[in-house]
This record gives sequence, structure tokens and C-alpha cells, in this order.
Amino acid sequence: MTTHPADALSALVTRQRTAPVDEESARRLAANGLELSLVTTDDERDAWVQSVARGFLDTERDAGQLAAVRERSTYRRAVGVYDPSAPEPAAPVGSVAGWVTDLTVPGGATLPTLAVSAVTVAATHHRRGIARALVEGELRTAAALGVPLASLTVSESQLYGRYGFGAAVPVTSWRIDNRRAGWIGPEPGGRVDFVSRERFRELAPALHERVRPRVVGEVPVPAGQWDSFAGTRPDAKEAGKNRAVQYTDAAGEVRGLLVYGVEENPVDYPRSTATVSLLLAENPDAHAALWRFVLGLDLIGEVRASELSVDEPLRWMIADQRAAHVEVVDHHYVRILDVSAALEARRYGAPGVLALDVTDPLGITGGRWLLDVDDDGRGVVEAWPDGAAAPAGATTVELGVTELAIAYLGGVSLATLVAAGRATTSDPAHAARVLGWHEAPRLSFWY
Ligand SMILES: CC(=O)SCCNC(=O)CCNC(=O)[C@H](O)C(C)(C)COP(=O)(O)OP(=O)(O)OC[C@H]1O[C@@H](n2cnc3c(N)ncnc32)[C@H](O)[C@@H]1OP(=O)(O)O
Repeated sequence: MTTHPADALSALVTRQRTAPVDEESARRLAANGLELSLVTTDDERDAWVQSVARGFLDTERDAGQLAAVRERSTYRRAVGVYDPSAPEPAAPVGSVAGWVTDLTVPGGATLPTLAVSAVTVAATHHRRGIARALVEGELRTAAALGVPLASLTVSESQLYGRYGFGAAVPVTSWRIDNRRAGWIGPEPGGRVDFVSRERFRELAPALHERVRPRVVGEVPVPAGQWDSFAGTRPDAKEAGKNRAVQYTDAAGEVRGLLVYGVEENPVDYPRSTATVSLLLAENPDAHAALWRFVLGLDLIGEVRASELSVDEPLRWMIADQRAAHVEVVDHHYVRILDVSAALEARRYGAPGVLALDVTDPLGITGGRWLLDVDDDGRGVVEAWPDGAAAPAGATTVELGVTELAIAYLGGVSLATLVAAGRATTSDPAHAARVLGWHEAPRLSFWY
């Protein structure tokens, strides 16, 4: 009997949520008088949420906020580190959250990934290896369950390379002088209408589910996060600042959604700012119509948007490209936990054989593989035994698991990594063509 991919994913989701904590990390922490534990009861979860809020410079949560979080975070596993000698031992001094979801890879397949979030360590306990124990432990647990990837978005760029995560999905942040920009893009025939935040909240999950399997680098938005976008959480601050808009095509189908907020400029009213929180478009018409709408807003002098593709088509829809200040930022980090499964899943940019020698500082998935790509971009992976020579005609590539992750989604050229001294190969041009992809990856939100 074959297992449907969705069934396999949901089995992994359940097993990861309840898996015991990693024994090696528990031992390491115990040697320093600390306890590693799964967070299970409501009281434990509330205390854990307070520690996470403090770690991310947020305010203490009140009862209403704790209830809202409790209701919206059942999808994820929470782990805490406890110090029994602290005056308040029930408050964790370290935290991590993780859930198995799926990530779109080149060619349109999706692959299970351990999404990691909420990594914090109390300032009273930092720089003693607590974060390392938490992250390594969760990676080992996921790898043992057969999850092939891990991924995260980061507060600081320099934290996760040491665990084998690579910045696979760079994105762009935009500041657009909308008066100067000038629209030269299409003028689609559908209609744009304001809708309530509640309607946005209702329509957005299904629209994102239609869009994200086509966008390399995307993962599903966790259900609880839609309320944050829409401002429909009962505890949302200034929820009314969010304005929602939909694009409907000529057949009456909603193909695009936008949520944005405005900041008044008190000294020069027509120079106020609009910030796009999310623009979801199912097709080029919806994309063009919603951007045209934002750039034409009255009383707005600057439009801001972030988490856009590095190859965002908007650049080619405005007459004056210098009206847009565009900054590239590292955003979605990927960690390969199973090189063979990861390489088999994606499609490739060019045919040929790569003989890959991958080192993994954590010892989870290092080794040697032959990747044989056919004319349609499909790859077959087999082990390349130690000591065996590379097959005639193969391009050899030596790199770390971090660098393989950086190149894995086709967003960063292997030739660039070679030029940066981060990988070596017998043929940079061929290796880059094979691992390359025709569309830049993107992740449109933070998690
Ligand atoms: C996916 C996410 O959740 S991203 C969010 C990350 N968390 C935050 O930004 C919240 C605020 N910061 C913190 O809570 C903590 O400082 C953490 C979680 C970043 C680090 O926790 P610590 O327990 O101090 O980390 P730990 O002692 O395990 O250090 C692990 C390694 O990271 C390094 N490191 C830790 N913090 C930093 C930092 N801010 N900058 C650079 N390196 C750092 C350490 O030097 C150590 O290096 P090594 O093991 O390679 O020698």
C-alpha cells in the first residue's frame, strides 16, 4: 500500500509534536544543573510564552493575551530549559518551538521541514550553550523521525550558520516614492474593493494555499498567524490600522488580497506612509492590480513593503526604477537533514552528473553522493563510496551542508559561493547551471 504524501506529512507532524526531548542535549544541560523538558500543560505553556515574550523584547503578556496564544499555538511543539535553583523555577530560562510543515522546492514538489521558532535564552543564563543544546536537540529529533529539512527566519544573521542553516531565500525590502514611480505595468480588467479584515482573514488561508505550492521557498502560514496579519486577534494592538483589499477577476473570483497599514505624516499630510503587510496574488493580473492600487493611494508619499522576491516584477512595472530603494536581506534559512532525500526532491536547471562531497559539522547528514540529472531536470541520487573516483565526465563539488542549503533552492548561484571561497568544484559554470533555477525563491512572511 502506498502512503499519500499528505498522510505521511500529518503522521510526521504528530510524531514530532510528541517526541521525547533529545537525550544528548538533556545530558549536556543536566551536567550544568539544568533540565530540558517538553512543555505540555497550560500553566507550563503560559510560563513559556512569558519567557519567549521577554526574550524578544516584548511586554509581559496579560491573561487575555495568554489565552489568545494558547488557542492559536496548538500546532507547535514547545520545549523549555529550566533552572531548579532559580527563585522562580517554573519560568523557563530557554525556549524553542518547532512544527513539521512543508516547503516548496524547485520543480513544485514540497518537502517536510522542521520549522523552528521562539529560540530564546534568558539574559541571566545566556552564552552557556543553552541555545546550542536546544537547537541541536530539536534538529537531531527531527532527523531521527525522517524529516529531511529544517528552516527558520532569524532575528540576527550570524546565529544559525554554526548549526548548518544557510540563507537560502534572500528577499527584498522596498521604499517607493510612489508619486515619482509612474505606472507602466498592465491595467487588468478585474475590480479592486475594500473588504473587512474579517473577510481577509476568511479568504487569505485558502488563497495562500493555492499560491505557495508554486513559489519556491514558501511554507504554509501557521493558522494562528493569519489573525496577526488581519488584526483579528482579540488582543491585537491598533488592529483598525490594517486595511484589507481584494482583487476579483472578470469571472467574479477573488484572485488577490492585500493588507496594509498607514502612518500619518503630521507635518506634511500628503507625505504619509503606507506599509504593505501582505500582498497575495494568484496570477499576474491580481499582482499588477493590487500594486497599482497601493502606488496610487491618496495622501501617501511613500510605500513600504518587505519579504518580496529579489526578482520582484514590480521593478518592471514602474517608469522610474530609482523611485524605489531596494535592499536585499537574508530571510529564510534552510538546514538539510537528509542530503539524499533533499536532492531527490527538487528539479534542476541543467543535465549532468555532480559528485558531491558534503561535510556536516553536526554529523547529521554529511557524506558523498552522485547526483545524475537528466534532460528534464530530474535527478537521481546514489551514494558515492569513500575512496571511489568520480565517474568520468562528472563535475566534483566539495562544500559544507550550510553552503549546500544556500544553493539548494536555486536562489544563490554555486559559482557565487565558489567565488566567495565557500565551496570548490572542478567546473563552477556547470555546477551552477545544474543547481540553478529560473525563478528566485521567496518567503512572504516571518515565523
Ligand atoms: C529562529 C529564532 O527563533 S531566531 C531568534 C533568536 N533569539 C533572539 O534573538 C532572542 C534574543 N537572544 C537570545 O535569547 C540569545 O542570545 C540567543 C538565543 C540568541 C543565544 O542564546 P545562548 O544560550 O546565549 O547561546 P549559546 O550560549 O548556546 O551560544 C551558541 C553559539 O552562538 C553564539 N552566539 C550566541 N549569541 C550570539 C549573538 N547574539 N551573536 C553572535 N553569536 C552568538 C555563541 O557564541 C555560541 O557560539 P559557539 O557555540 O559556536 O561557540
